[in-house]
Formats: sequence, C-alpha cells, structure tokens
Amino acid sequence: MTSPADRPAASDGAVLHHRLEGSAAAPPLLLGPSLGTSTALWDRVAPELSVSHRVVRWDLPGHGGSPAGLIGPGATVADLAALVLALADSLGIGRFSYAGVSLGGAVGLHLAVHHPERVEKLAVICSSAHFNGSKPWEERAALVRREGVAQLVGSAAARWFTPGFTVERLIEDQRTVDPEAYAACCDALAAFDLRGQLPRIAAPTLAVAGREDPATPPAHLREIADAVPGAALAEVPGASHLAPAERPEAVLTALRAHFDGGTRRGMEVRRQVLGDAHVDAAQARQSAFTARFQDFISRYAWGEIWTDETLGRRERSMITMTALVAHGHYDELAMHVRAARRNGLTPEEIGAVLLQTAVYCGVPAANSAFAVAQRVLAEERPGL
Ligand SMILES: O=C(O)CCC(=O)CC(=O)O
Repeated sequence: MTSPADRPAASDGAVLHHRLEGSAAAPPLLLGPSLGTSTALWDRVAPELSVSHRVVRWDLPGHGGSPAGLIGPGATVADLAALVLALADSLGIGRFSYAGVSLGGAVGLHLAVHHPERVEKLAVICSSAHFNGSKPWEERAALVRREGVAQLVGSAAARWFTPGFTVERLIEDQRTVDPEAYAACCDALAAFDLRGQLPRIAAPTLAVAGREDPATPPAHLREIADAVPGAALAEVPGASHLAPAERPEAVLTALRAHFDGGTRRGMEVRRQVLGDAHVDAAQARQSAFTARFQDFISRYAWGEIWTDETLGRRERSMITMTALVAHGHYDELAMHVRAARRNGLTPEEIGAVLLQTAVYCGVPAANSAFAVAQRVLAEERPGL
C-alpha cells in the first residue's frame, strides 16, 4: 500500500473524483483520462470492461468532478500517480490493472516503473514516455494561465479526432476544465521523460496507437513496445488522439485480449485450430457491428469450450463436424475439416466421421458433407 509520503498533499483528505462499475469481487481495473477530458472518455468502453472487472474511472484534478486544488504549479506525473494510489487505497484496492490515455497513460508508466508491486497489467493508449520536450507544454500552460481555455476549446476536435468526427461531451469537458489545474497538468507533461526507465517495467504491457494521432503518433507507442520487455503493440486505424472515444470497439477488443485471460487464451487456441490466415481475415473483416460477436466467439467458444481439456482436440473436431453436418452448416464444415486436419485427424478418420453422420443425420446431409470434405482435402492432396 502507499506510504504516507506518497499520499497527495491535500489536507482535507480529498481524493480524485471517480466512477465505479462492475462487481466489487472482480479484479480491479483503473482507467485514466487524457488532458482536458474526464471519465466520459471511457463511456463507450468502460461498461463492457466492467463485465469482467471492477472498473474505476478517475478524473484529473480540476477536470470532470475532481477538485482543482489537488495539484498546483510545477506538478509532476509522480504527483498524479500518488493521487491515483491514494484513490486505490481509499477503495481498498492493493494491486490493480491499469489503462490510461495520453497523460493518463504516462501516469500508468510511472506507476509500473516506480510502484511495480501495485500494477498487475498495463495498457497505455495514445500516450508516450515523453511528450516532445517541455517547450510546447510550457507555452500551453502560459497561454491557459493568461487567457483561460477558450482557444483550446476551439481547436479540441482537430487535436483529438480525425476530420469530421467529434464527441460533444468531451469538447464540453475541455470547456469546463479549471485553467490552473489544466496548466499544472501541462507542467507535468513538460517535465515527463521516462524513456530510460521503460526496460524496468515488469507488468505485461500493451501499447495502443491511434494511426492518425498527431499528438502521440504510432512511433511513440512503438518506442514503448520496443523498450518494455515483452510488450505488445496494437495500432487502431481511423483513430486520432482519443481512440477510446473514436474507435471504441477496436480499443475494447485490444484491451479485452490484454486484460482478460479467457480472451487471450481463446485467441491462442482459435489460431492453433483455425489457423492464422482465417483468424487474421476474420479480424480484418470485423466492424463495429460484429466486434462483440467476434469477442464472444474468442472468449466463450475458444477461451472456455475448446480450451477445456476434458476432451482432446481430435474428439472436439469429430463432435463439431457431426453437429455441423446435422444442421447443414456446410461453409462452417469446410473450415472445420481443415481444423480437424490441424487437430491430427487423418482423411480416413474424417471420412469415417462423415459415414457415421449418414446414419444419424441422414444420407442427403452426409452426401453434401462428403462433397465439401472432398473439396477441402483435395486442397492438400490434389487428385483425391
Ligand atoms: O489536447 C491535446 O492537444 C493533446 C494533449 C496531450 O497530448 C496530452 C493528453 O492528451 O493527455
């Protein structure tokens, strides 16, 4: 847990404003926002993550519902990280997984380097180990201290989203942010450079880039993925700086695969049985409309059923082919004849399974199934 020295200076014991979702018994997952936004940045992602996690979304000081006085001029990312640890302590959370966007991601990197005992897994989204030096942030802090945030409201959509896309609620967050607290967050960005310490991160780490992000371009996320041992990199097309708001389904898929063991294991088994080419093509075809179904398949069919070792893969292939013949799903049967070969069934054994379906599913069904299987097997043994 946090030592008293780590705790925020706030004398009234105030903690960061936060929102809780999901079962209190589920593993905790903290979600950090970007500069100028609030917990609303996670509106399209957090409810889905809360199916498997106790999700805690928090607001930066002076943003959303957090008191502005929690930080002041010269603030650092370490100060923000201390506030996050104090929040976790106040909720009785010791170890947690963490995902953060931009400044929120920088807080996650700091926690993983300096408080490794607290961080189970880490995801940094549209973020960086450095924010292009201190000058732009010193200038922005000075502007905001002088004139408030009006100018930033006007440019927010262009800084955060691809052309033509916006989320009014997030622009409203920028409008209502406390200028002094915003400037203090700029001070924190100006002083932040964790590049030299990335190799110290032990938590399994995922870096997620928005392909069109001008603030923290994909190269910044690649730098993190290259330096953190074992880290993975995901790039989200059609997303700028606030990827969880602009492409929530793609970010959700990446986060689920990272944080949810069932999904990750399911994807491994799915690839082993159906092959990389099939899974890659299914992923590439995935749209906002089909994303939840794809996730369901990976998590449930592959992460739970095909992963259960009570039956071997050969037996599962035989059962699956039989069920597909019974229901006349011949496209799926073709895929599962290929899978059966990967699972070690010989062409003769596949033929024996289909012969048995002639008894239990009917001769016409088996007739079609033999035609499908013959075509598939001929791909590997021309002339069969
Ligand atoms: O609002 C912007 O211009 C981007 C600011 C940035 O890169 C830091 C952050 O989003 O937390």
